[in-house]
Amino acid sequence: MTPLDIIADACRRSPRSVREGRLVGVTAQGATASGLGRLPIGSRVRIVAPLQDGLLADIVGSDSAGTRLACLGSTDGLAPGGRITAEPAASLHPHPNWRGRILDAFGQALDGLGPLAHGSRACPLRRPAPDAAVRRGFGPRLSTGIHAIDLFAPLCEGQRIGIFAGSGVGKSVLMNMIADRTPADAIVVGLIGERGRELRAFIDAMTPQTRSRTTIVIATSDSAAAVRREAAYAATAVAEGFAAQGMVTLLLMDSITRFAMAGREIGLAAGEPPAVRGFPPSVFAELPRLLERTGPATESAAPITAIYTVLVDGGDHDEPVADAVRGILDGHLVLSRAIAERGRLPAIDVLRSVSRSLPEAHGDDELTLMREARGLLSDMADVEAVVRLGAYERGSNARTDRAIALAPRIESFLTQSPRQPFERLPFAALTDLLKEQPKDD
Ligand SMILES: Nc1ncnc2c1ncn2[C@@H]1O[C@H](COP(=O)(O)OP(=O)(O)OP(=O)(O)O)[C@@H](O)[C@H]1O
Repeated sequence: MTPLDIIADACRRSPRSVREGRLVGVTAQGATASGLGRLPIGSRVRIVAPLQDGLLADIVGSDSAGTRLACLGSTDGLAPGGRITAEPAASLHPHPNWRGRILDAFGQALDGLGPLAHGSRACPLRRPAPDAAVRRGFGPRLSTGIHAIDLFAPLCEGQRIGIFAGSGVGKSVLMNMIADRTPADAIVVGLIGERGRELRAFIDAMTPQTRSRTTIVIATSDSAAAVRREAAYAATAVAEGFAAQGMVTLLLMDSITRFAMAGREIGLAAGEPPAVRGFPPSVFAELPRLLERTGPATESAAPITAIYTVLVDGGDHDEPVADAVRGILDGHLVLSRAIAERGRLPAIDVLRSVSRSLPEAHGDDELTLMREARGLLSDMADVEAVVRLGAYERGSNARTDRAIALAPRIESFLTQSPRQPFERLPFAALTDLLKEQPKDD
């Protein structure tokens, strides 16, 4: 290429060189434009219309009808003919003072506490995940203060896990307990598609210390799908900004299912075919792009430990989003309705939960103890129905007798309420508990 070709090519690629586009179609879910042919998918544009001055939108597709736009706000008031101009890609400038603040998907303060300070480093909302080769391994084991996690599915610095739960099984309370008890310099909470009142409930449940190190990014269920999706990227970008400033960061995102649902709305409105249970293929391409951005430290950034909630309504753990997320993350905690109904909260089903930081995360003695306790719970699960019926005769099997005696004690050790004091190292307490001779009652 001649120098002239290079300059011409750069000009063609620059958003500013794109001619103005025009709206040619509008629906409740999105809009179609002409004249934006050169802008690639993912580009940001601004719609200038009489009743919607400055509405942002993302290019999400292109077909014979024109360029498909997902609007970051209501399409009310838009009409064909509106002018469209190219915008730079979205980025945020996280500042340590953002801890303690509540932001929307665009990084605007929602808490009435005045304007936000801005850091010097730009954190793009969309960016590739760090190269796998520059990521370190998991950092040290974190003490979450939740016995079921610390004993059976440990979490290490830089690990990413999912909490798989139906509605009302104790997911929000568990997230709050983890935020309160897990050591981190900064916590970022992404509330994606939540009901408005849940923000207040989430904040009220936090201790002042947790609140002061937490940034909340929220897009409620009534926001446009593109805004809900944007909030997940914004929360991730804020966590990346803190990590780049050397802060060990914990990201809690509730929920990744609603992020996927927002992607489904956007994809279908843009004309994508529904592939698996109504989810278009782009959703499954987008999940790893978001989830791979958190994880262990790199040379230039501290680790981001991440916890994503996944809604499994109806208990279907194999639905496509849950299945895809489970395949990407480094572990999953299953919250069981049956366990919650028994009153054992947090209702983490330790037999169905997995942490990929095992076995390295535990020492040899701890692993032995964990396996023994798990074995007892598993033996108890096998005979529970028979015992309930009164059909088991004590003394017929020594192993079963031991499980019947000790499993309820383990269950009670796993029961924790939010304000209850907790042990940082629950192994010693579990050792004592398993050592005690079961009473003969
Ligand atoms: N560890 C716990 N100790 C005592 N009570 C708990 C515990 N965890 C949950 N609960 C009770 O269970 C109720 C439901 O919990 P939570 O709101 O966390 O569920 P959820 O799964 O987030 O619900 P939703 O799906 O509606 O958002 C809470 O109101 C609380 O009273």
